Parts: sequence; C-alpha cells; structure tokens
Amino acid sequence: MIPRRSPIRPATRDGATLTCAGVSVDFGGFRALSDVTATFPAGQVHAVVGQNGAGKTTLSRVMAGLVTPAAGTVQVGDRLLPGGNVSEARRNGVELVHQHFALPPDFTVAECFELFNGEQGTVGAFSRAGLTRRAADLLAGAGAEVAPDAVIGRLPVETLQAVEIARALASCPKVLILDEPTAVLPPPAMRGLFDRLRRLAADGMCVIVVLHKMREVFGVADTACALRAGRLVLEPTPIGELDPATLSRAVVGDVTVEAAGTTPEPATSAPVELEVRELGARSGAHDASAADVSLRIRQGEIVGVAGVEGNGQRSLVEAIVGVTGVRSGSIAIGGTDVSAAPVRERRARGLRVIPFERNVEGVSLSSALWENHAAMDGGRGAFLITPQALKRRCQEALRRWKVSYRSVDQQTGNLSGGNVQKTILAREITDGLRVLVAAHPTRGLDIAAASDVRGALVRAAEAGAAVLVVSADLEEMFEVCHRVLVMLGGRVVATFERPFDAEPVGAAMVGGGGG
Ligand SMILES: Nc1ncnc2c1ncn2[C@@H]1O[C@H](COP(=O)(O)OP(=O)(O)OP(=O)(O)O)[C@@H](O)[C@H]1O
Repeated sequence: MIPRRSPIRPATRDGATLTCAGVSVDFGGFRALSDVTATFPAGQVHAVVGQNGAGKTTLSRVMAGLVTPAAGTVQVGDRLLPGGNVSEARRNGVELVHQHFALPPDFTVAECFELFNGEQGTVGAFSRAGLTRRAADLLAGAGAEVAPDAVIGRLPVETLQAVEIARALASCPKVLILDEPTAVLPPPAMRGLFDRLRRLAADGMCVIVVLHKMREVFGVADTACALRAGRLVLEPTPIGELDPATLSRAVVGDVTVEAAGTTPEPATSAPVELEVRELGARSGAHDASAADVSLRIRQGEIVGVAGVEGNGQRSLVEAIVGVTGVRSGSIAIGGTDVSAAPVRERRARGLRVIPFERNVEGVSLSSALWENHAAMDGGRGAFLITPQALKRRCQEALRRWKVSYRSVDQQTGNLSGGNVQKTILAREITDGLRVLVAAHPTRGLDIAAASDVRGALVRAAEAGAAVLVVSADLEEMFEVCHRVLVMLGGRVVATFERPFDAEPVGAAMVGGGGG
C-alpha cells in the first residue's frame, strides 16, 4: 500500500458521444449482433444489460475496435472509426476495461501502464523514476491504493480492477467502456467504483458499463439499453422512465424469473456431511492463509462464507477440494477424514466444486465442450463409455442448464462468459452430489440464470447435500443460506443466523465487530 495522496484527477479531455449504426457481427456462420443502432451521449453513465450470450461483450469489443463488424459503423463525436482497428479507437478516445483482466502477471503496475499507454515517439526517453511517478499519479487519480512497483500477479482481484481502470484512464479517454466491472467486487468496493464512474461522467466522459443486476443499473446509470439474442430490444432510455420490472422484461422476454424461495431448515438431527476442524492452509499469494478455521455443515444445510476477497476464502475452499495441502487440522466428508486424500477420492465421495476462476480452474478454454464435461463427469455410471455417449451426456446436461451453444464439439472459449459458468454448473450440480463448494456461483450470470443457480443450490440442499457458498453478494447469500460466516485475515471472525442484517455482516467483513 502507498500512503494516501491527494487525488489528482486525470485531465479528461471533453467526452464524446458514441454512436453505433446498424452494427452486425458474425462469428463463422453465427450472427452474434444484428443491426444494432444506439447513441450513447457524453457526460452520462449508460448501462448495457442482457442475458448471457446476448452480445454485450461483442458490442463492447466492436466499440473498442477489437472486433470487426460484418456491417455497420461506430462513430465517436464526429469521427467515424475504421472497423476493427483498436489503435484508431484508442487514438479517438475509446478505452475498454475487459471482463477478464488482461494485464501481464510478471509486470509491475507502472510497467503495465507504459506497455499499454506508452506515447508514440518517446520510447527510450523514460527513466524508471519517471515511470513510477507517472504511475503513482494515475493510480491516485483513479482512487487506486496500490504501489506502482507492485507485481500484477500478486494483486488481489479487486485491486487488479482498480489498476485496469487507472490504465484505461491514463490516455484520458472520451469514452470508457467497462465490461461487467462489478462481477468481482464486494459491496463497499462497488460503491467506490460507482462513485468514480459518476464523477467521470460529471466531468464529461461517456461511460458505458455492462451490468447484470438491476440494483446496480438503477444505482449508477443515467440510461439503460437491453440486448436480447444479438438485437437491441430497448434503446438507451433515461433511467427515470424505467423500472426494474420493465427492464428485466426487456432482458428476459416474457419469462418469469422465480425467487429461489426460502431454504427449509435442516433437521437438527441431520448428520454432519462436511466438517472442517481447526484448519490451517495456504493457497497462494492472492489469499490469506486459513488459520484455525472450523465449520460443520449438516445434510440439507447451506452455509455462506462472506468476506472481502483475499481473506482466506480461497485457502479454505482449495483445502476442502484438495488442491491445497492441509497444514494443520482436518477435513472430513461424510464422517471420513479426507485431509490427505487426493482430489479424485474426494470427488468419489460426492464432493463437487464451482471454482473461483472459471476460465483457469473450471474449464480448459481450448478444449471442446464435451471434453470439459467428460474430464470431470467421466461417464459416471455409464455401461459403455464412448465419445458419442460422452457427447450425449454433455448435450443433455447443457440443455438442462439452458446453455446457449451451437455444438458440443465447439471450443469452450467461444462461449460467452456466463455460458462458460453454466457449463461448469451443468457438470458439477448432478445426482451424486453430497457436498457442494460453490465459489461465486452466479458470477457473470444474467438474472434468469442466477435465479436458476440459487434454485439449484436450494434443491441440492433439500435433496440432502451440504452446501458451502463463497460469495461477495450478501443479498444472494441471505436469500439461500442458513448461516453466514465472515472471514477476515484467514479466520472466521463472526457467524450470523437468519434473519440476516447486512450492516453487522458488512462491518465484520472490514473488521468492525460482528455477531
Ligand atoms: N470468438 C467467438 N467465436 C464464436 N462465437 C463467439 C465468439 N465470441 C462470442 N461468441 C458468441 O457470440 C454470442 C455473444 O457473446 P457475448 O460474449 O457478446 O455475450 P454476452 O452478452 O457478453 O454474454 P455474458 O453475459 O455471458 O458475458 C455468444 O453466443 C457467444 O458464444
């Protein structure tokens, strides 16, 4: 951490209005965007909403010059951008903060800024002290509390996001596009982000932000527009003319989104399915070591772990899953000590996992959908395991989870972010499930899919599973959990029971006492 400096506002040039006219995008034979026409005026925050796979990321990438449209144009102010030319988009003031952070892990923050923003013709003229000073100013201006010489790969995810935003602001953009920036943020950091976006818009910038949650849209945006299956079904509309129900309908069509419903209390006599005793474990540089963590989850019970990212949640989850060694204490599944058991054995006992980083730990993006499914499913219980049988199983599971895909042979990396998450859920939430460890299970999912997942967690518990949910979304945890533990500095510092109150939970998350 660096000491707090007086924030230096980045010298934003005047913002500019961004206009898309008749934008269509094809991926092979698939039309991801169809004839999208929308105007995003300068000086406002514009929310872009839509279901998983609706085309939000694709539209963001077209606007930033990363995807060449098959038809249509993007205009910034009175300048027409050449399609698919990222340098020209940048030169004309368009910056994109990606859904998945793209900074090189071995670089320092200051080095990343220069890598992405080095001004033309000045190569060789930088001193390291100059770089550091410039980076410190940019970070302070973006409200990011991180040292310029911090190494990217060692930063927690929410700090990474602040660095990405500072990087994007370094070139004084006229248009800032953020693709799902809230997916990784705990509530206090999200409020900070929203304040920052509102200030940038007040300074004249055109801010376009992809969001899923209605309360976020109504918390930050001046206008909202909605995409459905690649078409703009609601043009950017002043937020005062909308309400959450109308906007949700635009997103999902006439489908009703059901609440997960209250999870029934498990019988007090229900056996303990997952028991962690005085656990000590260390996952890596991003996370505090789990220290002396004890928890018991009975069959039919859903327990949440709240906490600011990096406070030992990952160490706890990875120790239960078996990818991080247990240093002290023990872990038992269904009464059997598995502290030293390999991952495979834990899975055979009914342990299923929704990992923290879907693209790294959950799937191989370069593999076919059916291969990722089979890698963990392995044709459980099938009489004859053939590729055809595995593909069929994959097809059935993906259909059940309403994954939007074209063929089980397609590369997983070609799915939208939310659909990748759904493929993991389809593989993990299955019949043999006894203990489910779910890290951010609804991260990046649209409202309908997120509600399906919450419903699936409740149903898994009703069917007798023990469920551990790690989430930054307190409302979501309060909806489905029986108990919520708060982790801070690797320890469980507070436990809360129904009925939940966000204030003491939030206070415990930042070390302000607890229940
Ligand atoms: N490189 C690609 N090759 C093939 N298809 C792609 C590619 N990128 C995106 N698609 C497809 O285009 C559609 C739109 O994807 P996009 O990522 O824009 O959706 P999204 O609205 O951002 O979804 P999410 O909320 O899940 O992030 C999806 O069906 C996706 O599978």
